Amino acid sequence: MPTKLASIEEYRKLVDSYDTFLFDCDGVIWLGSELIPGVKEVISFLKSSNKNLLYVTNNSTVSRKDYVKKFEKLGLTVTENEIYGSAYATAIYLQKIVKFKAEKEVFIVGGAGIKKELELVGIKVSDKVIPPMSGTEDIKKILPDSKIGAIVCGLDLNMSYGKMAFAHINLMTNEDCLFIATNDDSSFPVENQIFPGAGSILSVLVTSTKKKPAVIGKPYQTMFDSICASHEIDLRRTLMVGDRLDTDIDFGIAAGIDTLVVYTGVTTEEEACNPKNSQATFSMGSFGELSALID
Ligand SMILES: O=C(O)[C@H](O)[C@H](O)COP(=O)(O)O
Ligand SMILES: [Mg+2]
Repeated sequence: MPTKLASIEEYRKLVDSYDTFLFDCDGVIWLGSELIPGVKEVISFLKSSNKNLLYVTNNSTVSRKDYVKKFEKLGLTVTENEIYGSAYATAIYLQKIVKFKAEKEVFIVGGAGIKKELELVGIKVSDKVIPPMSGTEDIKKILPDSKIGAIVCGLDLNMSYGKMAFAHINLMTNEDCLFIATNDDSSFPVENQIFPGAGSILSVLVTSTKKKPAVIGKPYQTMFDSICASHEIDLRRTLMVGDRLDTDIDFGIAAGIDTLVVYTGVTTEEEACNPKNSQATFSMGSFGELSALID
């Protein structure tokens, strides 16, 4: 059962116990394009207290450069190397781990963030445009392309049958075609509702191909490894703050750091306290509550 933090003394002890805070974004910092109340003030307070703040998001629809602009628009100054998005992590994975062949292309089922991050590391993105389908006459025209070396799947707000069919046929006809998911979150919290997430999009291809993708985002450790490669991380003094048990909290548990679950995103207090689920170290209604510490 996570220790529920509710008093000023408990808030003070939390802040004093950690030097580095890893923040999830959707459901912790913001919902859609709205900051969660109090979070902006708390972030400024932590920065003025010389804390290291890093942002670790599974949302692959936005590149790191565009996340910097999103933070700026919300009145927060964050640099690119403080942001770890699953699109960026996927680009690094293809570049450094897979050593993706220069002559091959990636077909993306997902948002602009993936394309921008892949192109930034010199990986070619397929410009294949799939027209709307109106019947089997259209479907049968979808053929594999030997230039496609990987299918990368993330949250795609413009998902279509044609896109999925092209990704499917390349995965099924070319056993060398890599199948990669930026993340597999089942749902996605925005201002007022929770909608299907990247994992729900991904499930279409997993079902049709019966293949399992390499998943890059939280809870898997690829992003944590790249954080440790570029930042001094003392595991005993690092806290992961998230709204999802099966991504953020599991990510922290796997990394061996303390975790704080907040109820401003997808997880409810009942779910967080259910012993069948992953258990965070601490819980709070909202990270914005720490603004009570600010005079
Ligand atoms: O479906 C998704 O891609 C995720 O729900 C969403 O983007 C998660 O982002 P995070 O909470 O890791 O910032
Ligand atoms: Mg989240």
